[in-house]
Amino acid sequence: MKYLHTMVRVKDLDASLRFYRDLLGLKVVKQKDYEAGRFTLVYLAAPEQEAEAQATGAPTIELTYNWDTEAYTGGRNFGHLAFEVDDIYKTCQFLLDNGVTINRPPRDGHMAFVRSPDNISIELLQKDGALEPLEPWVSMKNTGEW
Ligand SMILES: C[C@@H](O)C(=O)SC[C@H](NC(=O)CC[C@H](N)C(=O)O)C(=O)NCC(=O)O
Ligand code: NI
Repeated sequence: MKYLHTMVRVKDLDASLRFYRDLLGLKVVKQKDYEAGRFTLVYLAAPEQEAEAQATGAPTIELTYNWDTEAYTGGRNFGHLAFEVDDIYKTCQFLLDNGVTINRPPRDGHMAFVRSPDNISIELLQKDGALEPLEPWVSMKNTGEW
């Protein structure tokens, strides 16, 4: 068995591509419209896994955009999508500068949480453990629903 992808339904494809592609830095490896089903699928991979995902289709996130509006409720059982980053402070500062709420700041130089446009929880983990404590991150409080 092999892990392939996690599918996330999104309400606004442009907003989600701005978040996952332009801000998080994921790479689109496949995008396809399905006229009959009236939906679009977009597969994205982390930059370090782009070549593997292009070749095998995995590991990816599969964004599903239904052209006809649906209410996506419930789903509390779904936790988060986790990514390893090279510098959690630089990543969080870039997201902050581009309007993303840092719900759980990287006070410990190790772990942070943000939310996607659909309020999907995104965990950011520092590669190789933790960076040295750094203000203002050490003193930042959690924001939003946490
Ligand atoms: C190609 C493969 O990776 C898929 O996941 S396609 C699965 C298929 N998706 C859809 O039909 C998308 C549109 C649909 N309206 C939806 O929102 O799911 C599917 O079977 N989806 C059902 C599901 O439970 O995922
Ligand atoms: Ni799928």
